[in-house]
Amino acid sequence: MGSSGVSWTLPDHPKLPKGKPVAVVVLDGWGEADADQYNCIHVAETPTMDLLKKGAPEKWKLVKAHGTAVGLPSDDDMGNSEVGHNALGAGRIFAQGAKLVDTALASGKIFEGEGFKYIKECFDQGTLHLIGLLSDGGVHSRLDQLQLLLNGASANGAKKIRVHILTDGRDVLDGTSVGFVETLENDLSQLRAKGIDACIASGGGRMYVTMDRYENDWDVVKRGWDAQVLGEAPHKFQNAVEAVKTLRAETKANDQYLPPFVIVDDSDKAVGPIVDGDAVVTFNFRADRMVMIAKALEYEDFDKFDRVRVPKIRYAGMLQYDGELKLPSHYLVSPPEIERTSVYELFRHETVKFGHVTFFWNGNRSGYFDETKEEYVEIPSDSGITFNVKPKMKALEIAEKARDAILSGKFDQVRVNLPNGDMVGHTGDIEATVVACKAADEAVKMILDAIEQVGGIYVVTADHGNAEDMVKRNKSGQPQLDKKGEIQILTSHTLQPVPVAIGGPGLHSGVRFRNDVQTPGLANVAATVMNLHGFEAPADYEPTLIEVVDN
Ligand SMILES: O=C(O)[C@@H](CO)OP(=O)(O)O
Ligand SMILES: [Mn+2]
Ligand SMILES: [Mn+2]
Repeated sequence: MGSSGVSWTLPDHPKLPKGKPVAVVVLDGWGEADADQYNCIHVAETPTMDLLKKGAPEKWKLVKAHGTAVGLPSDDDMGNSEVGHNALGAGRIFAQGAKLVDTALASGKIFEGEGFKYIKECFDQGTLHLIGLLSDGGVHSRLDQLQLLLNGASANGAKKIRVHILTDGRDVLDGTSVGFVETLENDLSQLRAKGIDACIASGGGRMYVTMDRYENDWDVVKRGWDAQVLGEAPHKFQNAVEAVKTLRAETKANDQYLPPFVIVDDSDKAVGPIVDGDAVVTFNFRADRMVMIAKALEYEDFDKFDRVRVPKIRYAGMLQYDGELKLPSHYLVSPPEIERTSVYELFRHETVKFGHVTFFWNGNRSGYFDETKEEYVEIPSDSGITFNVKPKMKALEIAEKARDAILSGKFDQVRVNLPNGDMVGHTGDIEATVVACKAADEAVKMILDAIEQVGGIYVVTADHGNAEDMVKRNKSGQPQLDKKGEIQILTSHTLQPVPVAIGGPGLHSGVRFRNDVQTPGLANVAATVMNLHGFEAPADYEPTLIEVVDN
């Protein structure tokens, strides 16, 4: 019996047998949308997924992967890997970071909590530094939350504030960084009018500065450390709007990949290095891309790069990012308590998405539940390139590992994340995304063939949309043109539903999708998978998608 009083010993499913190997395949960024030239999944040859779709309605269906169905504040919020895999793994809908932070800010409780009190100790003598993603994308952070944090911190005694921005262009349109920086500059000038010494101190593009994940490339975090902590960067400007405009024009980098810069004063001195006695808050709520910087800021023993100078600071995350490592130890808002997730088994994945089917699936917990029963395999990603250069990524290698794991007979479940549709979709390169989709489809085929050989079962689904729609649309669904009359490429995720397909020789012949589950979503998948392993799901899980009819 767990502490919550719910038994972990799952009852037998009355009709479905145990012992059939189950492959759970998650296509990252693979939604369902109308067919047109901007739907890369439609344009690509995807015979495997096309065939699965023919199984509708009994063996293929669409489920919601965005908004309230995955614990986000509203149905205008697109899905993402964190909330998608959390729902897939946990089988229940938890209020996610975005929503928890909204609530804590709205009630003002955030400013009464332990985390805020901890950093507040520095406000008299030190500077408050806020580091995070500057956009309204709502995947990792939100501008309106930053604004409320700035106002609340100054109302609670912060006298000197430095903001270290990371430009987006991945959850929002490329080029929007300029507008976000202008808005923030305006907010900061209003604070200055109230006598608070507040300004932007450094910046850089999220994919090149700070926001790496799963220890893929520590240089990314080092570039951020140099700019934010040491006040050193290859580019220096006196004004952040000018910095972003100039770097976009001169280096041709997009918002995601802007090089690091620092803001300097008239005598060329950085305006906001982090020094002894300062407070630091990383204001992203989402975990994966904050874990590495959190380690650099918090750990005394740290050898991933030379930090040169390690200031004695009080550091808090917006949330605690890793429940296993308890990292960081101070945080402004408690993360969702995602307990009793559906894990027993094994997965396959690539570094850039390594933690998605492990860390996220397990409720933002790194490490194994039971090392004797699980094996995690990470396929290292290509690093130092944008994924439109190699859109096939490591799909083949991932599929081979998964195939071998299935054929080995050692595992009850093999879980795989195929990142192509998402990672290449984020580059906005339509041709490359088409290649990516085809590669993912081929990988699925290899895994399904292995399941066929061992008499197993497959569940193929996705965590959110991306590759199925690569253009910004107006309300009537037509591509929206910008002032120059050009289409606007959508690098972000979407609000589209995603498929779930079941099958394989091990699937009991009476199994079919029910049609009585109200607004099915990703959280319904966990109970479904448990049934396919021959168990009833815990009573508090979202209902299973399947029923078993006599035939
Ligand atoms: O790359 C990321 O961090 C997000 C988009 O911001 O994508 P995903 O949720 O698919 O990981
Ligand atoms: Mn994803
Ligand atoms: Mn993504």
